[in-house]
Amino acid sequence: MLMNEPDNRFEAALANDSGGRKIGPVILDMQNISLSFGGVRALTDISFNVKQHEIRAIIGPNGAGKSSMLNVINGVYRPQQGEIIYRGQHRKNMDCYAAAKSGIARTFQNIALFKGMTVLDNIMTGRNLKMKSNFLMQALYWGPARREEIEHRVKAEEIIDFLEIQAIRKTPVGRLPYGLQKRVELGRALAAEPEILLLDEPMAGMNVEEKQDMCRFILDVNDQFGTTIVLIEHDMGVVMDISDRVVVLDYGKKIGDGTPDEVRTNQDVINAYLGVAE
Ligand SMILES: Nc1ncnc2c1ncn2[C@@H]1O[C@H](COP(=O)(O)OP(=O)(O)OP(=O)(O)O)[C@@H](O)[C@H]1O
Repeated sequence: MLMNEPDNRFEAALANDSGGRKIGPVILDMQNISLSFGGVRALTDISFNVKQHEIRAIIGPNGAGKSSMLNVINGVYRPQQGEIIYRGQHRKNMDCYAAAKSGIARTFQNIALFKGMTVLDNIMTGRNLKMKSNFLMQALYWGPARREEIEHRVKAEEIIDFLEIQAIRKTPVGRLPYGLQKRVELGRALAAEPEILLLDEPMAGMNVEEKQDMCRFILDVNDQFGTTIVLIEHDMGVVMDISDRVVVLDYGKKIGDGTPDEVRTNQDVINAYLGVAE
């Protein structure tokens, strides 16, 4: 789809958005990030920020550096240059464990669930970092560990209700259709009660109906839980409809940043999507 084509497929999902959202101050500031793999420059001097409670999209053609940027945000990749300021703390790079502990959760381009485990158990794995009892206490199922397990199960069940997947809570994930697996993956990320949720192509491979559902859940997560969302998505209709601001990458460089309307009319962005040479 071209950048300036209107798309009303997601009106139904948007109708659920209260419209009363308040965007807060910057909570994540990526400054002059550069990342190379040998001779491949995946990211070159990229700066952008994410404000509390906003839906921030990262878009760009294939190989633009979008997933690399998410991997820098949650500490999978360490940039050679730049600085990351999260909750006022300045860092050269994030660390995966610290990122997860400090409220950054993520879903992946290719579903990363335990296929033989049930929906409920997969969502419970998202609670791991919240668990206080140690392995021995859990194995013996001692009083405090038991109480804790019950609390975590209640939380997991709340997420299952929220995502409307009660009917499949005991089904092994591998038996579910793709769209539902994506929803379970969202559930597992939500189980960590993240402050920032990184979504890597949450609608990839979905049909229109599944996309509408996913769109509605993303908007509801943002609205009801106040979760800040950073999402990579190739479907321009979705991006332009649900994002507050969009950053555009091309060949590892930032070529646009602004509201959907600003980005839609940015000539560099239009050229990148139409494949026009510089
Ligand atoms: N682990 C890695 N090792 C070597 N090169 C990598 C690695 N990860 C990414 N790259 C390279 O960095 C560049 C950016 O890749 P990245 O996956 O971030 O792009 P993308 O915008 O997410 O693409 P897509 O939309 O196709 O997923 C590409 O040239 C890619 O080959």
